[in-house]
Amino acid sequence: MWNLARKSRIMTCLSTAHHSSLPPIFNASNLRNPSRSPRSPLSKLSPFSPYLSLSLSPSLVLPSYLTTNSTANKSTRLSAQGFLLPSSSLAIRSFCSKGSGRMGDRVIQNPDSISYLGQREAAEIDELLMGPLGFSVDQLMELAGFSVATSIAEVYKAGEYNRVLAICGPGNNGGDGLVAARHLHHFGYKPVVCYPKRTPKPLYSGLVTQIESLSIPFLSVEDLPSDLSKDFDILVDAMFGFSFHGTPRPPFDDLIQRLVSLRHYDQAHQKSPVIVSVDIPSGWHVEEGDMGGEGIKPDMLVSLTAPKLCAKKFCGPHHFLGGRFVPPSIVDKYNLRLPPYPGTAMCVRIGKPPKIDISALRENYISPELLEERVEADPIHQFRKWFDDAVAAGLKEPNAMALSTVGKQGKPSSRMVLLKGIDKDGFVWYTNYESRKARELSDNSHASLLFYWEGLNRQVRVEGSVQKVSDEESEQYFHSRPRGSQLGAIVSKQSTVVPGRHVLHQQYKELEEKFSDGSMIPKPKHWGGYRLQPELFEFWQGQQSRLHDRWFSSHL
Ligand SMILES: NC(=O)C1=CN([C@@H]2O[C@H](COP(=O)(O)OP(=O)(O)OC[C@H]3O[C@@H](n4cnc5c(N)ncnc54)[C@H](OP(=O)(O)O)[C@@H]3O)[C@@H](O)[C@H]2O)[C@H](O)CC1
Ligand SMILES: [K+]
Repeated sequence: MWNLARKSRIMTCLSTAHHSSLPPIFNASNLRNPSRSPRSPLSKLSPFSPYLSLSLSPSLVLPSYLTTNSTANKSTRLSAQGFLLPSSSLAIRSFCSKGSGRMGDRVIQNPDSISYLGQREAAEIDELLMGPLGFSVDQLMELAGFSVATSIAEVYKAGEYNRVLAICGPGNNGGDGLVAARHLHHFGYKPVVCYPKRTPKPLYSGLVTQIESLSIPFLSVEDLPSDLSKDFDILVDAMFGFSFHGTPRPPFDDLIQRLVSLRHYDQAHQKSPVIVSVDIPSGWHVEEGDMGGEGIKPDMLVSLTAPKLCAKKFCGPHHFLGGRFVPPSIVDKYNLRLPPYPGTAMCVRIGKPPKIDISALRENYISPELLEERVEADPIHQFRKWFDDAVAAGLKEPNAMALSTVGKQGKPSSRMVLLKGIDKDGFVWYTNYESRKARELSDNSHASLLFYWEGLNRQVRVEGSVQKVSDEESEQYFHSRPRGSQLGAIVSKQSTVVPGRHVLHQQYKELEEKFSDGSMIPKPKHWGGYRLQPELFEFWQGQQSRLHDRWFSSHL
């Protein structure tokens, strides 16, 4: 059965339940704490029940530590806002850090703790890098331009901000712009380059050839539209970097003025392109900033190597650092304090991310259609197909699923768990048989699973009834786990209050010693698996303008 949904999907996960024992129909989140408030702004979203698993004001505050049943298996406590936070600093770090995903721009730095370079120091560092430190200008430019492109991609998604104009100057700053334009093309943007004062050196002519070979158009200043606001979503300002001096000469004086005049569109509430400045907002004094107050006001500044002094005057919402190539000798010599780059990222946000209007957060999903003739007849096969896609796409924990259960009183609760097996009989996961979800499942065997594969714009809901797996199955899986997880399962009394993390650590240590000879760790009685036998599937594929594709399939 097909349904083109014409309503917005609620991305904050919302679980609802009848008071009867019917399964939850909307689902999923690791946000918890049911609100009783009939005036909750969310209550109108549920046609069935005032009980919701998302709340803005906590009605339940626990005095101490909880052991948790989350996938991270870490102790958590309730924050003042009512959200569960990891309680150890290690856990907090891992919460903030980024692999190669989108968490990277959430790393918050204190701008006062960062070093800023003067013009002379910046030039000196450049010389050191390209002299005794063995770098070539090509290398540094490639890394610099790449980090500009990744910074842009962190904030301005190609689906919404597709049309890019890179305005490139005569020096290395312009070279960074050429490199960034090439990478943006590969990231799915549609760049156009304006490069009026070309430098006749092999490095630059090579960059031009590379861009031409990708059929990225070059536009002369004369061919640029007089009103840049209509044709572009992003303007990359790569005219001048740290060697700028004096006042801009033609044709850059006029180009800079065109960027300045875009502010008037903003004031008239018309959509205007965002300005991304590379290293220095062009025309600004490298140390003093926008001295007359009449210069470019970029929305994003990507500082390279280290921010220059003028960056202290940057007031736009997005300040990033790129150029992940600074060796310790430079850090020591210039006493540089720079933020660490998370994971494999080529850029890191400096300063706090801007306050976001939550109501304005939205993605325009661009995905292939979910065509009926291509869907597998058996929904379990279709699930496998999508699951394999999620694995192939390199998504982190594609087996993470929100499990929603409903207790005796009809109140839903959701948490993330990890899928550990799937076959024709259903979906299997393992947990503590004394946890809240276990209690709820023994009261009401109906449950719902929700998979969300961000990046593929896909979601799968699975509803059905749940039984414990056989003891042999649990035993077999238990002994396949790392020994540390086996010990953790013994120690962790889920959904109970413990006096503190130290108690868990102590018990863990004792068990570690007890089994240090490598002997078999017995599976505790309170630990085992569940299998949800699916009765209903819904496959959801996000599409543009909220015209999403859904495929329902019952499996009885
Ligand atoms: N180590 C690093 O941090 C790296 C930085 N990179 C990037 O390189 C720039 C600095 O590059 P550089 O070539 O030294 O200088 P600029 O790109 O800023 O510009 C120099 C050209 O601009 C002309 N210029 C200067 N002032 C004016 C003006 N008022 N009007 C017009 N033209 C001007 C200048 O001509 P002159 O005749 O005046 O000398 C030059 O032609 C840095 O900011 C980073 O973006 C590397 O890519 C990687 C390593
Ligand atoms: K610039």
